[in-house]
Amino acid sequence: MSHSWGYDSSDGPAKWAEHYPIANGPRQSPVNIIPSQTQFDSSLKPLKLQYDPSTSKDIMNNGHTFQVNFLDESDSAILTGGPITGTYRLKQFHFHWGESDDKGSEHTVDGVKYPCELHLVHWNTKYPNFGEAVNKPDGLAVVGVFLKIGSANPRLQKVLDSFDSIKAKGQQTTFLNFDPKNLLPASLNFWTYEGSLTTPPLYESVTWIVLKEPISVSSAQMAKFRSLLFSSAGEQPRCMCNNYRPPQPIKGRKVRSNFK
Ligand SMILES: NS(=O)(=O)c1ccc(C(=O)NCC(=O)NCCc2c[nH]cn2)cc1
Ligand SMILES: [Cu+2]
Ligand SMILES: [Zn+2]
Repeated sequence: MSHSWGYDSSDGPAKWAEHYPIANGPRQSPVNIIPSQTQFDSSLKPLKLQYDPSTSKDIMNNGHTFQVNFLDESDSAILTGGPITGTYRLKQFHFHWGESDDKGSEHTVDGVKYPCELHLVHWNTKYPNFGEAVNKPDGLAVVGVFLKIGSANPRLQKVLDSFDSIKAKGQQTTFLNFDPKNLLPASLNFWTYEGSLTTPPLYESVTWIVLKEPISVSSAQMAKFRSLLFSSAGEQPRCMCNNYRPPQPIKGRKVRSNFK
């Protein structure tokens, strides 16, 4: 897929509104989460992530990030509960990260940036498929997980080991039997708000569910993320990093939490 948008000063977030005017819309993502201004909502159900038996398919470099794609023809990896009604199916997960450990996440908490953020993308099965759901106001639910510098995370190892075969844009390789449940923190305490895709086409179709507890990643593991390239094989190599959109105006939206 050829795309004209990216993360440089010439084609990055400050320029996206030129081709995607929704970039200045009322429910854009990410946002800065200010815990003291969030609202505890006792009606929020516990989050239910049923990813067993996981049906991972392949891992690919799409020129913006790398993503692990899942078979989503059946309810084998589903999200229910939390702020959503009905059943949402896992389509893919991907990450956003910085060129250094002091930035990289899309959501921030009291202005604090994490070095990396994981997004688990699910679509509402009230629609026939992902393509139909991606632009509907209740079409998607994305679970966001922060990664914090600490001890090396062994659960990331299988992902990192695949990087040599997806270094350049457009490369992909088989990626079977990976259970994304292993990428979740112990606590499923979350913040939730109505938002959008954080990359073009920036559709305002996402119920965001951002977990409060980060998972760990080591500085050496983060350096491996930065070995990937935005560029295709044979092109001038461009480091895949800083592929994050900064926080967008909250525009009166309420961020709710399922914890006090
Ligand atoms: N960061 S995020 O808010 O979680 C997110 C951003 C974009 C998409 C998406 O699905 N985007 C449209 C699309 O159709 N994506 C496939 C085609 C494509 C675009 N670029 C590379 N491949 C999904 C989740
Ligand atoms: Cu693209
Ligand atoms: Zn994302």
